[in-house]
Amino acid sequence: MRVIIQPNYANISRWTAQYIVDKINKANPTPERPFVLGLPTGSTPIGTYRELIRLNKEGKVSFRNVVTFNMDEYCGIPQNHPQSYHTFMWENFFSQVDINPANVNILNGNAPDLEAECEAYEDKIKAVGGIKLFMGGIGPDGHIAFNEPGSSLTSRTRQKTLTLDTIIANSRFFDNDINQVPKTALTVGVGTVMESQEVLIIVNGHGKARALRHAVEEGVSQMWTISALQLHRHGIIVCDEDATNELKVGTYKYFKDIEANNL
Ligand SMILES: N[C@@H]1[C@@H](O)[C@H](O)[C@@H](COP(=O)(O)O)O[C@@H]1O
Repeated sequence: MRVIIQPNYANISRWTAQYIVDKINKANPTPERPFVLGLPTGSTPIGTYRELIRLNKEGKVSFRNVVTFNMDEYCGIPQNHPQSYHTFMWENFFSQVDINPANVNILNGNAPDLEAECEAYEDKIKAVGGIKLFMGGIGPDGHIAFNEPGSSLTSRTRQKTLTLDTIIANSRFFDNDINQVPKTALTVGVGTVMESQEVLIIVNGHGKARALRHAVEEGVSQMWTISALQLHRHGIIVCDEDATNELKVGTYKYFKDIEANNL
């Protein structure tokens, strides 16, 4: 696992966006051989999306031959709800870059048959050759996508019930009213994310420090689903100084030293 420790959120966003851009450009994607990118929502990736938009506008990268799969979507709120992940993605990213809307994939949390929707999503990922790079964030309890504590580490796309912790954390987007937060969501599984060729997780702020410790220093556990990243051959965590607050000094120094020699 690589752990890239950046001074602050702005640096995390720049580093991550540049990493994605370099990967896309190196792959030199075509309509027949697109670059397949997994994407998250949440406040964490907003800075990265802004950077990607800037780099796209400056002509440093094109998303024309990029196919995207989003991690998750709430069930039971309309697609055009201000807090749906569809709305989030179009407002914060897709509408501002040159992506082909036909290449955007987001789970439909209102599909008449949710199980069939999830199966079709997995099939579509396979049909395009799998995800090359999955970018993600984590919840304060270490969940990845909506794979709440206790989720199988080999899980696939399915409907999940949100924990009270997540409902409370996400209520900030729903007038701080937990009753307005959807109780379930469709989400890719931990197994779906781990099958990607590379997984890049952004972690920022003191609020995620405990989760980062579990991701890096503690054992692999279904109670901290991000810890599955330890089993991935190409896992990268990009974090800020505040998120490292609970790491051992030795762990912190080790990763700092490695990356100082890398860059
Ligand atoms: N399903 C999303 C996750 O994909 C995201 O990582 C998490 C953290 O959100 P934030 O980045 O706002 O802290 O929120 C939600 O639970």
